[in-house]
Amino acid sequence: MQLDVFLKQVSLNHALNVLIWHAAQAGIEIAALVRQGALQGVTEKTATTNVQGETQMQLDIRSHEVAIAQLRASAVVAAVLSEEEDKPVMFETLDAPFLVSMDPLDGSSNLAINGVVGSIFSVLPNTGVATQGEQAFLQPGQAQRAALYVMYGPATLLVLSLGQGTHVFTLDHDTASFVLTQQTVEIPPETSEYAINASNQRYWQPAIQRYIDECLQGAEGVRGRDFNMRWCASMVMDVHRILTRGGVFLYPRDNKQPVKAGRLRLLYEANPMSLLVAQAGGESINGLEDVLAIQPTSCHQRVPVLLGSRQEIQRLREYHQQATE
Ligand SMILES: O=P(O)(O)OC[C@H]1O[C@](O)(COP(=O)(O)O)[C@@H](O)[C@@H]1O
Ligand SMILES: [Mg+2]
Ligand SMILES: [Mg+2]
Repeated sequence: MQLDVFLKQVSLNHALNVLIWHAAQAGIEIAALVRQGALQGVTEKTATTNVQGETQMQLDIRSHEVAIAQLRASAVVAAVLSEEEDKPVMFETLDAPFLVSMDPLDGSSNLAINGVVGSIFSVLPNTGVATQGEQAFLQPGQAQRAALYVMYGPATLLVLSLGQGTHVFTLDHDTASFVLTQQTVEIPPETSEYAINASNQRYWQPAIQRYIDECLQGAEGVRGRDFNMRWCASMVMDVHRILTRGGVFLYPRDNKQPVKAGRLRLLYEANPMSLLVAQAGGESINGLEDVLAIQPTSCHQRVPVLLGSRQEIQRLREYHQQATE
């Protein structure tokens, strides 16, 4: 089943279907750029940095431009918040029904090594960006009308939730269209696989130190079974593995840069990924709170993200609770 047919079947919201279709088109265009690699110069760094102070890759900027053009062409989006721009991009259609927050290229550091990258989109209702400006984007994740990512791997995948389950589509390069390949994904509640950047271990807080120590002790420790570790340095790839076979992904708050609440951005990384995981039976917390319930305070704010298989996230929440007592 083609994406547009699926959308008509599951969603009566025509404007939302149009938006998703245009985001998918952006994914198809970016997939073509990714596949060209150095031939298109997309693996090169630029001389510019984004609002996060990160050096922008050529493809960060190209992906941003492609997505902005497609979302503008949809005529159902009023404004777009992007990782690559300080302020939201306001469209002429300021009264259009939706706002989009996006990470045009996730996992940028993988580009130079021909690794997996992705694009992440979060769709919010337009509560009045014409008068509220960027404040209109500061809605909790549970207000999202849809979330999706496009993964540029051996196959190009689009993973989508409209709030009724999480579904996987595969790009048919011959027809340049996404086809449904897995409906209503379910994350196993139990897992023996975790993902964390262990090079930050000395900066971790006690609850995370305890959790990872116990995983490393494996069958000889309190967990009574061995755990495996993976880290892809691309949130899209790590989350896709969890949607596919379970696991937990941890990018906690650490003492490396205490002023920063974490590495990942709430509005265009944590919230859309948390909706996709929650709709597949998993959970997502910042330690004590559900990520989707967090009230945002600024557009590019960072949060700790612990997400994945339900039983492990519940254990992590308990460890954080006990660490506060
Ligand atoms: O370099 P680290 O610390 O391993 O961090 C990797 C994390 O940073 C990110 O690359 C940040 O995303 P961007 O590439 O969009 O900035 C995530 O995809 C990934 O989970
Ligand atoms: Mg990212
Ligand atoms: Mg990015």
